Amino acid sequence: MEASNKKAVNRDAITEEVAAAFAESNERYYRSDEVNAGIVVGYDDDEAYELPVVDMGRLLDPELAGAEIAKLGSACRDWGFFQLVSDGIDEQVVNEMKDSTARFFSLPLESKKTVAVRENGIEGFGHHYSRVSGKLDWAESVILVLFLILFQVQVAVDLNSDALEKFSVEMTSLTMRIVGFMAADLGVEQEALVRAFRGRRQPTEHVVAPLSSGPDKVIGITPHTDGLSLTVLLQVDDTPGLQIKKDGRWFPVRPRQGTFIINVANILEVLTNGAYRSVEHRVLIHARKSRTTVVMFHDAHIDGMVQPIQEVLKHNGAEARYRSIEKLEYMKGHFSVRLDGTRFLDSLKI
Ligand SMILES: O=C(O)CCC(=O)C(=O)O
Ligand SMILES: [Fe+2]
Repeated sequence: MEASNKKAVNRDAITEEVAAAFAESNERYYRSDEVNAGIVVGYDDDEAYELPVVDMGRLLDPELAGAEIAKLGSACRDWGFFQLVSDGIDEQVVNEMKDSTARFFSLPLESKKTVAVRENGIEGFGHHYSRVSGKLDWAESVILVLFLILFQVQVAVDLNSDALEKFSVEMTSLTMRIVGFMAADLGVEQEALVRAFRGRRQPTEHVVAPLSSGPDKVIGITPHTDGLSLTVLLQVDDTPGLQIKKDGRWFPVRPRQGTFIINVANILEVLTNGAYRSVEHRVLIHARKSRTTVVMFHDAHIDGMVQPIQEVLKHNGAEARYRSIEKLEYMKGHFSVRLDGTRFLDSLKI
């Protein structure tokens, strides 16, 4: 079958040739029409908007928890995104992660290429993949599925695996807490949702969108929704660039020191039977500053299946709005190139 011969993932290694193109710009990246597609809501517009900020301290305070859980829930329903203030996270762990990431990207190309992505692979250093657009994203990244090539990376390029491991532990416990509060918002036992997340693999991506002389011509990260369940993002610097689609317009996210950006990904939309939304987002380039982020994609499934949680259906007295699918089939579908631009997720809707 022809389709099965197609590259499932288009994540080309960064070659000398492409690195030179990064520096000078070329038409493999140029797509002004896409950059300018859609209305961007300006910071100074009259219409006040603010991405909801959820405070872990308030979630943990019995007197304030009710209101804060409601805020978390409405953020996930209306925006699919929120910013999280989390004072409980070890600052040193976060700072080491930021330093390690910045150090990695500042290494000479030849060092980074020692962990280059392999043909048709995902892990390693290369382009941020652009699955649909014929153009390349103006971003390089290193993807690690934790605990698989960590050791190799440490030896080869000094990405501080100790920092990453500690960070991963912090982010996992943060995620479990958030998911527990989501369960409360959805009106089900914590365990009903938490068990879907427990012990799953945790792909991690460090992304840098370098400076560009033509920020209005290139896109850092092509519009997409995230394929796994919950995404936790740490911004290494304070460069703006992330934009979220809401009611047909792009809303730029203001970076806030000391917060994480959390978003609902496709599987969580299914688990919640569509109550929480996986929302399209993209990254544009800044004219004077590069932008670096550390992104953790938390996976989830129910005994190998992607499907609405029974308890959620029961709580709402609702029918499933997504058909059940095996996790492996789901991943194949997610990575398949959909030339009509639709999401695989939408094909699961009943
Ligand atoms: O770097 C960002 O702000 C967004 C990254 C992102 O959307 C992704 O890696 O899926
Ligand atoms: Fe994303």
